[in-house]
Amino acid sequence: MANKLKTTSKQKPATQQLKEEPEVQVSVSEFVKDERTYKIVGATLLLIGFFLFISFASYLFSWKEDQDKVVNFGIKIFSTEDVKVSNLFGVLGAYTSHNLIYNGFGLASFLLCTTFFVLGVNLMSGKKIFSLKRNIKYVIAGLLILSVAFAFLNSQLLHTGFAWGGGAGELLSQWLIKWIGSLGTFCILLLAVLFYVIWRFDPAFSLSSLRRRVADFKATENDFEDGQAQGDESGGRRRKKRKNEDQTSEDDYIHDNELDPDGAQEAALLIEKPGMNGGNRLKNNAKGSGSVTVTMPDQDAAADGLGLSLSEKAAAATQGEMPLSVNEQLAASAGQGEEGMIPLATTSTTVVSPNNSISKSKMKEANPEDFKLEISEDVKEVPSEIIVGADSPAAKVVAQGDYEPTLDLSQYKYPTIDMLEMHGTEKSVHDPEELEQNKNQIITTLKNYDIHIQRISATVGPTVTLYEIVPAPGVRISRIKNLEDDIALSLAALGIRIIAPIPGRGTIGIEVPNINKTIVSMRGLIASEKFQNNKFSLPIAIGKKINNENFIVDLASMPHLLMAGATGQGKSVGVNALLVSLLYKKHPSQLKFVLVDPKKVELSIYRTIEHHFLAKLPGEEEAIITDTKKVVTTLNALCIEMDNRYDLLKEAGCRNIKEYNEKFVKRKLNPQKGHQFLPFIVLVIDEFADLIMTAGKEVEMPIARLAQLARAVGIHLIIATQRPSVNIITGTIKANFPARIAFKVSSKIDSRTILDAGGAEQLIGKGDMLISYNGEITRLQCAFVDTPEVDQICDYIGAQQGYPEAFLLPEYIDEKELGSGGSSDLQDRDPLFEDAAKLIVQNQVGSTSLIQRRMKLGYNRAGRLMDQLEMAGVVGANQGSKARDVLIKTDAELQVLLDNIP
Ligand SMILES: Nc1ncnc2c1ncn2[C@@H]1O[C@H](COP(=O)(O)OP(=O)(O)OP(=O)(O)O)[C@@H](O)[C@H]1O
Repeated sequence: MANKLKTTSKQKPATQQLKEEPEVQVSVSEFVKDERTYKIVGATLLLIGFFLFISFASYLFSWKEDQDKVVNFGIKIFSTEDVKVSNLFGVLGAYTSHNLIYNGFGLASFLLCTTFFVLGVNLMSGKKIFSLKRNIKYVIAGLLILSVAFAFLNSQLLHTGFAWGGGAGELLSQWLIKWIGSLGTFCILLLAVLFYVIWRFDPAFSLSSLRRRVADFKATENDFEDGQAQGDESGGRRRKKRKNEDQTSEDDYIHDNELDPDGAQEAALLIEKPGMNGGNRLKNNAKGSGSVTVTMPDQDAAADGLGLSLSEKAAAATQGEMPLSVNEQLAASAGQGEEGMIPLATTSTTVVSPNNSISKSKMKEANPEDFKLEISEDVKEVPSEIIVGADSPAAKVVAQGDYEPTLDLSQYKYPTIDMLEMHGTEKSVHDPEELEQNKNQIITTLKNYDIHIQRISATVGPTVTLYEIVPAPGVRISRIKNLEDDIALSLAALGIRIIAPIPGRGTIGIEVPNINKTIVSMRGLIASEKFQNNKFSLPIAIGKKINNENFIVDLASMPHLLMAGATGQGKSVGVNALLVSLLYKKHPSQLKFVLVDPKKVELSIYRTIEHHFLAKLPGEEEAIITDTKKVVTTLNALCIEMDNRYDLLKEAGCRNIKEYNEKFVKRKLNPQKGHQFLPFIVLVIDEFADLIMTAGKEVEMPIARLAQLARAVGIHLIIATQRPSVNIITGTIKANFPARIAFKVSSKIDSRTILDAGGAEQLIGKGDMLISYNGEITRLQCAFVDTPEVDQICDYIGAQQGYPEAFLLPEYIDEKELGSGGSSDLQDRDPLFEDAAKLIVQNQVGSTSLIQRRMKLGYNRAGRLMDQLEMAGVVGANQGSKARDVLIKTDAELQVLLDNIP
C-alpha cells in the first residue's frame, strides 16, 4: 500500500477566506522516481566508493598495527572503548578493509570501489554513463583472477605477511597448487591474466595497426605543441602525459583505457567498416598514410572519454538525456554512427581534442594547409565474366511444356560487347595538385563566411569531385545552405553545386568540376556485373555516380522517365544509352519500342531493327514516327492497347504483366480466347516540346492516361524535351513522371520545373546530369555511346532473322474522321467488316471485346462493327452483359451472306 507522507498546515486559518493548505501526499513510487532521490543515492554510493578506496589505501600502510585489534575484538571493536586504530577512516575503515582485503580478495578488492563509482556517477547524472553490467563482469573476473594471482605470487616469491590475495585468493591458490602443482598454477594464471587483458583492453597487436597508431600519435604530438602554446590546460595535460612517458601511441591508447574505469572505448575510435564504399575507402586508407579515425565532438569529450559510443549517445539524446553536437546529429541522422561515419581527413587538432575550447580556438587559426585531404577510391565495379551476346537468355533452358516466347526467333543472337567502344580510360584520374588547390579554396572561402570545418574528404568522380565537409561544432547547416550561392560564387568555378546536408551521409557536399573529365563508356556499364546479373524487367544503364558506382535501374519500376536539358547537353546520347541497354538485355519477343522522333534524324538509326523491336500502326510505312499528326494516332492506339491489355489481365485474374506472362508461359491462359504473350512496350519521344506546340491537349491527354495507367500492363514512357518550361512539362505530366533526368539547363527556373529543385543550371554539360529518382537527387555522368556504335548494334540485330513485320499496334480511327451515323449503315461498311464477321463465325462468340482484342481495335469501333454485323444478320440482338447469339454457323454460310450484301 502506498505510504503517505502528510504535511499539514501548522496554524489554523484565521479567516474563512484563507484557503486551507492542501494535504501533500507522496507515494513511495513517486518518491522512488524522484530525480532527487537518485542524486542522493548516487552521492551516497560515490561516498562509499571513496570511503572504500581511502580505507583500502590506508590499510596498505596501517595493516600491521590494526590487524591484531580487528582480529582480537571482531565486531565488538565498534563498541569497545580505548581501541585506537591507524586507518584514516578509523575503526570502520580498519574493520572493512581487514575483512575485504585480508579475509576477502587482497589487493584485487580495490576493484570493488569502481562498482560504487559507476553506480554513483550513473545515478547522480541520471544517465547511463557507464555500463554497470560490464563493470560487474570485469570486477568479478578481476577479483577471482587477480586475488589468486597475487596469493600465488606471494606464496611462491614474495613471502610477505601481507595478504596480497586475501583469504579467498589464498584458498583458491592452494587448491590449484594442490591439483596441478606450482607450474600448472602459474601457467593457468598467466593464461587467465592474458585472457583478462585481451578481453578487457583488446590491445591491437598487429604491426599495421601499431604503425597506424604511431602515425596518429605523431600527428597529435605536433598539435600538442600548439595546444600547449595556447595554454590549453586539459589538452596539454593529457598530451604532456604522452610526452613525459615517451610512449608510443599504442601505449597511449591502452593508457586511456586504463583511465576509463568502465573499460569503454577511447574518444578516438579505430573503426573498420564493411560494405562496398566503406571497404574501398578503408583499403584506400590502409594504402595511404592516415588511419581511419572518428573524431568525437569536443563538447562531449567528457562523455566520450568515459566511453560512450555515438549510438549510445544518440539513444540518450532521443531520450532527452544528453544533447548531441551538430556532428553527432549529422552522423546519427545518417544512421551511420561510429561504424558508418568514416572521415577521410581530419585536422590533427581534432583527433584527440579533450574540450571545446581547444578545437574551436584551433579551428579558427587552422590554415587550409593544416587539413589533410583524403581521397576515397573508386567503387570497384566488377566486370562480368559473362560475355554479352554469346549465351543469350534465349538459350535458357525452359521447363518442359512451358511456352517459350523467344522460340519464334530462337536463333536470335544478342549484340556482343565488342560492338561498344571504350572511350578513353575508364578510371577517374585525379590530379593531386588540383585537389589540394580546390580544398584550400573551399576552406578559405568557407572561412571568409566564418564557417569552420572539422574534416574534409574528396571523392573523385568522372566529371566532378565531391568534397565532403564536416562543419565545426556549432556551425548551423542552415547557414551553409543560405550561403550556397555566395559560396558557389566565391569558388568561382562553373558547375559548383552545394548539397547541405548530403542525405544519408551526414556531411555537406561541394561538387567541383574536374579539369580533366573522364568519359563514361557504355561498354563498361554493360560489362558490369550489376548489369549482367540483375533481375530487372527493363534494365537501363544510365551512367556513373560521383563515387564511380554504376547507376543501373529498372525502367519498369521507375515507371516512366522524363528527360530534359538545353540543346547539346547530352539528351540524345542519354536516350541512346537507354535504348542500347535494353537491346543488350532483351529478346525481340520481350520488348517493343514505339519511337517518336519529330527531329527525324535522332532515332532513325533504329529503323533497321523494325522487324525485331519496333512497333507501328497498321498500314504505316515507317515504324519511326516523325509526323506530329501521326503521334496523336499512335498515342491513342497505345491507349487502346493498354485498355485491351487490361481486359486480358482482368480475364486472366492477374494484377500486372509479369503475373500475366508467367501464367501464359505456364500455359494457363488459352490463346484461343485472345490471350497472348505480352511484350513490354517502351514509348520514346525525342522532342516532346515540339509535340505539345503542335498538338497540345491532344497529345497531353493520352500521355497522361498512359503515364497514369500503363505501368501495370508493361507500357513505359521515356520522354525527352529541350524546353523544360511549365507549359511543356505541365503539372499533369510531372505528377505522372516521378523519375526525371535533368541535363544542363539555362536557368534555375528550368531546373525547378524538371526536378522541383535547383542545381541543373550548375551542371557542366556533356552528359553531366541530375536524376531525381525515389525522392533522391543524384548527380551522374551519363554513359556515352557514339552513333557508330549504335549503328553497329542495330545492323547486327537487323541482319538477323526477324518477324515478318513490325509489332502492330491496335488501329485507332478518330471519331471525327468517321463521320456521323453512316458507320452503322451497311452501305458504309467498316473496311474490317468482313474480317470481324469471319472472326465471330469462327469463334461462335458474339462478343465485342473479342473483336476489340483480336483485331486490336478500340471499343467504339468494335461496337460499331458489332452493330453492322447485327444489321447484316451475322449476330443476334444485344443481350446486355451476355454475348450475342451467332446466327451464321459456318464459313460457307457466311460467304453466301457476304456475297449477297450490296
Ligand atoms: N555522356 C556523354 N559523355 C561525353 N560526351 C557527351 C555525352 N553526352 C553528350 N556528349 C557530347 O555532347 C554532344 C551533344 O550531345 P547530344 O547530341 O546528346 O545533345 P542533345 O542534348 O541531344 O542536343 P540536341 O537537343 O541539340 O539534339 C555530343 O556530340 C557529345 O560530344
